[in-house]
Formats: sequence, structure tokens, C-alpha cells
Amino acid sequence: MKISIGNDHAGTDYKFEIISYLEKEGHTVINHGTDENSSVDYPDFVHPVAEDVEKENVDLGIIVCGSGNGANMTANKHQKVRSALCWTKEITELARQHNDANVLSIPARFTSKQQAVEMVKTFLNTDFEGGRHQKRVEKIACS
Ligand SMILES: O=C(CO)[C@H](O)[C@H](O)[C@H](O)COP(=O)(O)O
Repeated sequence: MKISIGNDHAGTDYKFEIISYLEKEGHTVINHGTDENSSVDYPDFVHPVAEDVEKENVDLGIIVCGSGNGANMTANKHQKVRSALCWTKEITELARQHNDANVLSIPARFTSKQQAVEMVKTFLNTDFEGGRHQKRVEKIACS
């Protein structure tokens, strides 16, 4: 798969752990940064990920900030993006199965690196169930 990833300073170390996992699994990663631990503004690094997803340049997006909220809010401003803030494997599974989430937002300050990688693994390997969820997902979008 082709994955776009972006983060702020709170997510840098987690991002590198995630990239290392993704590349080991043979995925292609587009890294929008930041690659530093110095303070930055998360929208500057999340909008490029959301644009990749929106333009279908990638299969899925991953964003990381301290709480996951700022990144999630930013990504969801994009029409074709359904970004899900996830903190457990089960919630990540449901975000794919029921919501067809195409961006995973990870709260680096509230999860371990191991849990973050586990969520990424789940996100990439869980399919949308469709069925009763299809029309609900279609109703999310505003014109
Ligand atoms: O935007 C956020 C909250 O929604 C992210 O968690 C940021 O990482 C956080 O706000 C950064 O905080 P800091 O005190 O500037 O490190």
C-alpha cells in the first residue's frame, strides 16, 4: 500500500517507529514531516496528508499529534477525508469496519509506541463492511 504520514513535534518519535514498521512490511511511505522535535503547528503537516488522501495519491493516511484531536480536526476539513481518532485496537477496527476511515489519527501522548504500531497494523488490515454502514458513511459528507 501507499501511505501518507504527517505529525507535529509530539508525534515525531512515534512517526519514525511507524515508518519503520510500514517499510519493513513493504509499504511505500510519503513522509510530510515534521522530522524534528522542536515545536511546530500540526496543520502545516496534516493538510498535505489529507490532500494526498483526497486526491487519491495514496491508499490511506496516518497523522500523529499529542492528543490526536488537532490533527483529526484538520484532516476532517477535507471533503473526501474520514479521519478517525483511535486509541485502542478495537476502536481502530471499528473505524475501518463501520466508518470506512481513510485516515488514522494517533494521540502520541496517550498511547505507547507499541500500541500505535498495533493500531496501524489493524488499520491497514481491516476492511470496510459496507452493508448497513454504506449509506451512513455516504450521509457524513455535506455538499
Ligand atoms: O493539537 C493538539 C491537540 O489537539 C496536539 O495534541 C498538539 O500536539 C499539542 O497541542 C501540542 O502541544 P504543545 O504544548 O505545543 O507541545
